[in-house]
Amino acid sequence: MSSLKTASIRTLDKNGREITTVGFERFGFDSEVSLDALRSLYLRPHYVTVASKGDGEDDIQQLEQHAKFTKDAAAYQSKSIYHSDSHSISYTTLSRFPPVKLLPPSNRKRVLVTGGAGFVGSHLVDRLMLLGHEVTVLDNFFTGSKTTVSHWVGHPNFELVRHDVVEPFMIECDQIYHLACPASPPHYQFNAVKTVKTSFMGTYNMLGLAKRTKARFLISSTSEVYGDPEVHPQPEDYWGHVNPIGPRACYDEGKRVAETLTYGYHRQDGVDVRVARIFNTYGPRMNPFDGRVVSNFIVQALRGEDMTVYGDGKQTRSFQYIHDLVDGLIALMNSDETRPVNIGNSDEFTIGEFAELVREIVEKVQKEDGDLPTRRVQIVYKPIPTDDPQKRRPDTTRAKTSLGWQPKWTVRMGLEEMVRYYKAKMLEGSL
Ligand SMILES: O=c1ccn([C@@H]2O[C@H](COP(=O)(O)OP(=O)(O)O[C@H]3OC[C@@H](O)[C@H](O)[C@H]3O)[C@@H](O)[C@H]2O)c(=O)[nH]1
Repeated sequence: MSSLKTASIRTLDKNGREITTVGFERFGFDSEVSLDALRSLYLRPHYVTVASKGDGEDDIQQLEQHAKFTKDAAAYQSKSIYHSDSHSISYTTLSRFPPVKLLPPSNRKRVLVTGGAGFVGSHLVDRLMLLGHEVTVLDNFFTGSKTTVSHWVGHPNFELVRHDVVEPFMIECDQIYHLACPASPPHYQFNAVKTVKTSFMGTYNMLGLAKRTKARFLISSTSEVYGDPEVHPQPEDYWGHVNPIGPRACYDEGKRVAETLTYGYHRQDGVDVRVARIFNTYGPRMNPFDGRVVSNFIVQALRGEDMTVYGDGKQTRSFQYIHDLVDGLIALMNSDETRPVNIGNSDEFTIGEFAELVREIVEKVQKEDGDLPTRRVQIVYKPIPTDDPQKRRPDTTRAKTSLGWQPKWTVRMGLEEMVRYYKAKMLEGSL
């Protein structure tokens, strides 16, 4: 393995500087880890196919692909093996876990992450684990998946619990990141009653736990609390424009009441709370079939299918990359800011423009990999969903002044990495 070449990707930030680490030291909490260490956890196929016959050339090529984006981290990779002759798979365990920081007990936090096996949760878990904290993940796996955190199972600092937050849960902990709730419009509308129940009961149970243990509590709220906004961009003191009986209400109103409950516990019981209003976020581990625009567009373009723009494509969104969001969540948790804080990127696109950008980036990656298809994918138009917000862009002044946080990733860089992630998934046949 050691002789295999590993191609490293150069990722430049908004100022043209190379990104080699994510996170920072702030409010006495160090959240910095190397980007290569994080990438080794997601930017690769999970298993390799080993040809049963032949000269071994195929094996080498597959192992090279496997190691391509995991510079110096190959030793930590599980390499489950797909046997093409019998269409079966042998799961291997990790020979070693990635190295995590050895923190003195006084700095080590016991952190509970609800929804920790979801898209956002799993990235937060990777970061907290690499930083040396003790992490417990609660997830009911409705939209989350065990595979997003399976690389930590067995680690002494890690615990994975299948549990639905609508039921009470007791544990001793110092910090609670309460992320559990379906977040993609098709998922949260799939069972509206359950979404409202999760938002209310889940938050109620976790606030009760925070009250009992005196843990600091952070809730992932959403830009959807602003509904279809009449103020643009949206600052935190805008009260929003939400249809309380429409198909999106289960999520929008669910998160609004979750915020109400959070501040109720804060005022009445002195619970130490943090509220993050998260704007559209994308990145590796986003379920490719969850129906949100970034995953839909990339998967469609990679498969050579038509890209589906809803409505006339003039509605806008502002997209942030997952690592920026995790930086923001950790900064907020460890700051003294108890007011709601928007965490998002203010680079705003119409969805029509965004479709073209995704197509261009998919083509760029395909060209670099020497597999550009002959036919260009088409952009087609479909009906707009009910109550789809017409515009959305965060006013991030508060995050900047209060947390010293600003997004670093350009949309282009983040998209490129996400395209590579889905390509790796395709390579292993799981997409
Ligand atoms: O294939 C698609 C999917 C979506 N879209 C459009 O793209 C825009 C963004 O849609 P998404 O489903 O990705 O996300 P939305 O902005 O509607 O909701 C999101 O808001 C913020 C978060 O809290 C949630 O993750 C999610 O609810 C919408 O205008 C939608 O109509 C398309 O044009 N084509």
